[in-house]
Amino acid sequence: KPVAWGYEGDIGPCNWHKYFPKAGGKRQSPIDIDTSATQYDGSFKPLRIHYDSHMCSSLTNNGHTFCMSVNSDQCNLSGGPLEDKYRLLQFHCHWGSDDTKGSEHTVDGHQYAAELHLVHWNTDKFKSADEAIEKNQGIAVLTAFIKAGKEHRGWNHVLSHFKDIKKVQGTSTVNEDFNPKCLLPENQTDYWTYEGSLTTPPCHESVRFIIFKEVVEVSSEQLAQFRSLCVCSSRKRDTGEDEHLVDNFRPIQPLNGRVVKASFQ
Ligand SMILES: NS(=O)(=O)c1ccc(C(=O)N2CCN(Cc3ccccc3)C2)cc1
Ligand SMILES: [Zn+2]
Repeated sequence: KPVAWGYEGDIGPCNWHKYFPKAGGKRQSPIDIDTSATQYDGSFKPLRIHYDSHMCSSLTNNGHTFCMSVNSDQCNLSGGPLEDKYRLLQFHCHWGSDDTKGSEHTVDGHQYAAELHLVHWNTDKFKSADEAIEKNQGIAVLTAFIKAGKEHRGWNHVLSHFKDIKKVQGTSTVNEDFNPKCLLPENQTDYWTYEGSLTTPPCHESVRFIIFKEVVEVSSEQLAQFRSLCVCSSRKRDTGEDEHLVDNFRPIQPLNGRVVKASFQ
């Protein structure tokens, strides 16, 4: 029976380690990026992000976030700090209850309104995503910070399906011509990178994070649509109101001597 976990109360992040021991490990995520302590690494090759558009994907509300699963072997990531080729598995976001918080990583202590994670698994070293997710170098997560600003038309292709996944376990098939590359910032050469973990249980220490410096803007109304998702299909609060899915970000974790590399000076 899977162990319930969440972002508040007894099942919140402070207690994850009781059922998910990796959560108490030495290379956990997210972290604060202290830009005065990052180290420029001139050895990185250009990042290669090749996604195709005609990939059938399905959008699900898993109770912790929305998850756009991708099943195209044409969506690949390599280069940069990566030694191997990685394939896009899914993307999701973390967000807050208002525009002042929501990202998992912070930059010099600044928290953004949301954070996009494009999750890839190492197809050179492993046979399946389920195997890769538990192994060192198994996962690479392309990460972009999101702030409130002008409307992002690319995000509307995802948000237009949210009414179908308002309830937990809701699923919607996305067949339109959508390429998740449009969700990334224009500047894809300036990023920070470090070795960390899944930011949700089981918190496997298998993740190489690649975090773009340039922040993506979406409108406040679009951010509000993230918050329209519900956490529980059945349980109603005593007020009879649905409980909305917000503040699904893990607090920052100790760096434990890790060095965050920068692709730029
Ligand atoms: N926030 S994050 O980017 O760090 C991130 C969070 C979750 C996942 C994810 O797809 N899963 C976490 C475990 N889960 C189930 C699972 C599968 C195999 C083995 C064990 C468990 C799947 C990937 C990245
Ligand atoms: Zn995530």
